[in-house]
Amino acid sequence: MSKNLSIVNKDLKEERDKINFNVEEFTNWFYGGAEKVKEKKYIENYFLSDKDLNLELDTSYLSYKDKYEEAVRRSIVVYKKLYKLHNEMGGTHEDFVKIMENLRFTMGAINPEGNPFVLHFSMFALTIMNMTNDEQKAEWLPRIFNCNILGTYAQTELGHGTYIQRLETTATYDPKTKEFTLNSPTLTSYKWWPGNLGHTVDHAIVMAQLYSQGKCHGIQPFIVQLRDSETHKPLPGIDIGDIGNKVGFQTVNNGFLGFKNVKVPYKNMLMKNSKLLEDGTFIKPKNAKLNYGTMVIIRVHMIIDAACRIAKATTIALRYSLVRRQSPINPNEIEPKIIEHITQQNKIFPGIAKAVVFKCMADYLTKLHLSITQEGNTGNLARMPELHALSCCLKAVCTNEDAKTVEVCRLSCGGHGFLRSAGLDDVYRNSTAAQTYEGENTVMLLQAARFLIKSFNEARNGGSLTEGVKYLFDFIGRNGKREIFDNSINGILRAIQAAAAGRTYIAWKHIEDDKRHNSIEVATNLAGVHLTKAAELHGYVCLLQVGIEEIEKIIRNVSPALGLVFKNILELFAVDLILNKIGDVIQHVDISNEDIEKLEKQMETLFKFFRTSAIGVVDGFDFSDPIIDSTLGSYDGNVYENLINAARKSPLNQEDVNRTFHLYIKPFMKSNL
Ligand SMILES: CCCCCCCC/C=C\CCCCCCCCCC(=O)SCCNC(=O)CCNC(=O)[C@H](O)C(C)(C)COP(=O)(O)OP(=O)(O)OC[C@H]1O[C@@H](n2cnc3c(N)ncnc32)[C@H](O)[C@@H]1OP(=O)(O)O
Ligand SMILES: Cc1cc2nc3c(=O)[nH]c(=O)nc-3n(C[C@H](O)[C@H](O)[C@H](O)COP(=O)(O)OP(=O)(O)OC[C@H]3O[C@@H](n4cnc5c(N)ncnc54)[C@H](O)[C@@H]3O)c2cc1C
Repeated sequence: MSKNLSIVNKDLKEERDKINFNVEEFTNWFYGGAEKVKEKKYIENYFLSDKDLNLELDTSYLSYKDKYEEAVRRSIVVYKKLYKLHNEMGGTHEDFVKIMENLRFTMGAINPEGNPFVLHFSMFALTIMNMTNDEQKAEWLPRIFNCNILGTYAQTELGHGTYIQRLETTATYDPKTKEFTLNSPTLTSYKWWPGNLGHTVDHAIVMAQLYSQGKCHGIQPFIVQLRDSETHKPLPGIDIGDIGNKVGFQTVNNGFLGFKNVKVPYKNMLMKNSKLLEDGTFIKPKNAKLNYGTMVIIRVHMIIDAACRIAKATTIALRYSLVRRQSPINPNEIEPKIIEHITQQNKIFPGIAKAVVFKCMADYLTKLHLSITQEGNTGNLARMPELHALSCCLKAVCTNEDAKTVEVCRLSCGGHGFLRSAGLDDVYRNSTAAQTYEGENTVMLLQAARFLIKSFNEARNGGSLTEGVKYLFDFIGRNGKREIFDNSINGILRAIQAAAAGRTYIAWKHIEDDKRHNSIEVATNLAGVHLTKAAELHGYVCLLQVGIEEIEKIIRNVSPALGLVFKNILELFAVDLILNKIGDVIQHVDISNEDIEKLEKQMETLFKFFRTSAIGVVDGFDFSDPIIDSTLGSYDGNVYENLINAARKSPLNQEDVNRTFHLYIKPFMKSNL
């Protein structure tokens, strides 16, 4: 890819010359301030400029095994530097988190098919930080931070990923020896999927059914050593390996794991929530779902990941659309930039708006998570269900939108979008993986729907509701009358709220009707499609509501020119949303054909305004060329040069004649059949 930033494609330069707001100001907002942007750039450059990484090597051409080995090698280069930088910065925990946060995106450029240590630095470390007592923290945290041990989070099994209550791995406590014995009693009880498990880590948090005093006490987390610290050989009783080729995440080293009478000391059960006394007496936690805490943290983090994948994909699609010319709109005119085709704007502009609104949601949810966790630390767990429902709902809605948007971006790049060098395939694969991991999205929506139905019942009985679902009162208050539509941002919000509440009511009624002939569980299953639709609509309500609140605040704090861009973005998000959900809206809102036509016209006007700002916004996402890693999306826009240069690097092009010509093709051609 061209690295010469001074020779920018003239069509792209012309676009940038027309930007009428301060791009840097937008970047500062996106990353949380000028200081954070400086830090990000510094950290990014600190790692990416390291020649030892050998980033010139296009790992996509390597074999499965070579890819893994190169990913491990590169990661170690990075982690060694991480500790050096951490020391230079002052060595505090905050410094470490700062580097890790920035590394998340830099790592994507270094190991595009996934990081073979990601679970160590996320779920493993977070579980030990959040689910251990003080002695356990003192024992394990230094070893984790110093990487003396490497770990993963082993929960999912061959037979169960969603319904974790039915995990089959057992941990049986013997008070005489003060040990647990871990076993995988069936094939389906084998751990299956944990990232980094196959050949990388030597420890794991293992979720297993605790048996003590002859009773099962449900799933509990245990720290288990899997491999010898010197030889890395699996310890006796451990059957471990890699699960093989996947749709993506090729270098994450997802693994399988079986136990046969593996002994684990008493102190290795994580004891912050549930407790087991040495004599084997089990003490229940205040809330059994506290052991699911790490999943909640990661779901919250996944919203910003989704925003960034969309931001990256739309950056590629938009820059390409501003330099690609094809198909005259007026027959006698020169071919326009493909962005002039309004359908192309319709493919890309709403995606850019989603990246911005998802970022607002990620900020909101991170703050909410922090405050609910702080309440939890003082023993107040009242808001845990709200956080669980919201994080499940938004994890599902944002990653579903993410995968859809990235795919539309790929399609918007035509044939070239299908090239690996376009840079959209790994983004897409990561997006679709996110739809499944950390809770399959349908299941996540059903969890959110449970909360909605409970809240609906509460509202019907005149109880109190949490802020985010208070709109259910409005629906009940209308007593069957439809919401009257008005074409303002708040009017759109009320319409989506009415659709979400209306669908919740349909699901609720479905359950109530079916309950007459069935158990509540069967009735709930039969209402499943309505429940997922209600939860999805609720997710959009949250996004729009938070988007409105956050963007109003932003507009008060930025320059008028950037404020107008944010206003434009919010309207784009809102109008695109209501037009996409018009079927649901019509069912519960008094909206006329003229209103819908007005919205469609409004969308065209919004596109017109956004046409000049769009490049400034995607430049403002501030993905450097090594991070964007795309022939179509580089800053200079020299797409065709990039494409031919990348093609020339194909291993097949390193010789004029491939040996298969002499081996097979020529004899075949000469054989006269
Ligand atoms: C060291 C520095 C740190 C730096 C930090 C960096 C951070 C890095 C961030 C990101 C990096 C990303 C890298 C991530 C890679 C991850 C790879 C993927 C990992 C995985 O996939 S791990 C496995 C994930 N598995 C799942 O998600 C399983 C999904 N299933 C479930 O969650 C549950 O089974 C279930 C929720 C669906 C059902 O549970 P169950 O016990 O059966 O519950 P029910 O009996 O049905 O009852 C439901 C009831 O419980 C309430 N509830 C459930 N969960 C919670 C909760 N967590 N909190 C509160 N309440 C909960 C629920 O509301 C219901 O209540 P009700 O009965 O309705 O009142
Ligand atoms: C890339 C990747 C990385 C992963 N990393 C890890 C890891 O590090 N550690 C770890 O422990 N796990 C990991 N996992 C496992 C992951 O968390 C599970 O695959 C996920 O939670 C889904 O569970 P499942 O595979 O059992 O799907 P299933 O639950 O079997 O889903 C199959 C279908 O059944 C449906 N279904 C299931 N239950 C219900 C229900 N109650 N109601 C309605 N429909 C239902 C689903 O909607 C889906 O359509 C990873 C998975 C992937 C893909």
